[in-house]
Amino acid sequence: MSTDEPGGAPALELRALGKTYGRGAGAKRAVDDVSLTVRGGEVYGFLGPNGAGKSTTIRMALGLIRPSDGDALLFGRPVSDRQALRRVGSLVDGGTFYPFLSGRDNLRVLARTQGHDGARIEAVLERVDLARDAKRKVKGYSTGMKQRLGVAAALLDDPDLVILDEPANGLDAAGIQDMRTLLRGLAADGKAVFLSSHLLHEVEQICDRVAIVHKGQLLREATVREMLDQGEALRIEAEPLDAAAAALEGRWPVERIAGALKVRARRAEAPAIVRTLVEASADIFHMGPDDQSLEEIFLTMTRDSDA
Ligand SMILES: Nc1ncnc2c1ncn2[C@@H]1O[C@H](COP(=O)(O)OP(=O)(O)OP(=O)(O)O)[C@@H](O)[C@H]1O
Repeated sequence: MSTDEPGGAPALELRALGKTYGRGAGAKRAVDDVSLTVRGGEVYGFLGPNGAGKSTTIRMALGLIRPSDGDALLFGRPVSDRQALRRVGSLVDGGTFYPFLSGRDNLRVLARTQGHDGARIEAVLERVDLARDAKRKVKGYSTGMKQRLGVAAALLDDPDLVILDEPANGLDAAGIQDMRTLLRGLAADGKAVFLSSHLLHEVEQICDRVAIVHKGQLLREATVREMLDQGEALRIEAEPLDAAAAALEGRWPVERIAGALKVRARRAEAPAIVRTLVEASADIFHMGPDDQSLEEIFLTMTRDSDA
């Protein structure tokens, strides 16, 4: 099920969004020409290193700061539209809670300030797996529990779009696993989830689609599968190595790694590579997968863009 509008408007749409902080010589272009769409039923990862412009983009998507250029649309409407904004739940800056109140009481306070009765508090605590600890004071919560309480707060008004700035921050492996289950569950319910992260490895398994941002610009948008396919490679040990490299270069991207070649190619291309090497009279001693993680692909991509 999808929670997009019948007319097809996506839950979130950024159109050539840009932000410049300050003026004149000290001006800083934090976000530049970012366009993307997030639809109901998907978890969309907005990925980039610190300072890439993720928080600035998220703040513009939530109407917390004004874009210098372009538009952010929620369900096809401007972010200033109250009806549209009511359908959005968010977590920015890890959420702010009263340390001396329990998790449940924090949500009660929040429900009141948001103007609803908090009927969903118990369901939401259950959903983020905090029901058992709901009576405890937040100051005794672990980082993971605070992050989950932040997500609970974002879910209080049963939003159709959930926007989370760095939800995996400060979580250990088990915490990330819990977060993954939680976010995948939201998408399965038809909600759109937009999250930012600099932890690529962690989001690799959470997101359906990812956008890579670097220095305010969107370098690439793709499904996680497409992104990983791009990083598919074969590790080849052959003799003489120079002749093997020369035979392959031009047809495949070839890189030398510690006495072997790393050839960026899909598995299906392996027979053609073997034929090419045999024709070049190179002896093959080993050939196997040498795939890059999303993290490595990201590093290559940002390095290329720096160059
Ligand atoms: N209020 C501001 N005034 C001036 N520059 C800012 C302001 N907020 C952010 N910046 C700058 O804009 C750029 C993008 O910052 P932003 O916080 O959006 O990045 P980010 O990807 O979220 O990184 P981080 O994870 O470190 O917060 C950075 O160079 C930052 O220093």
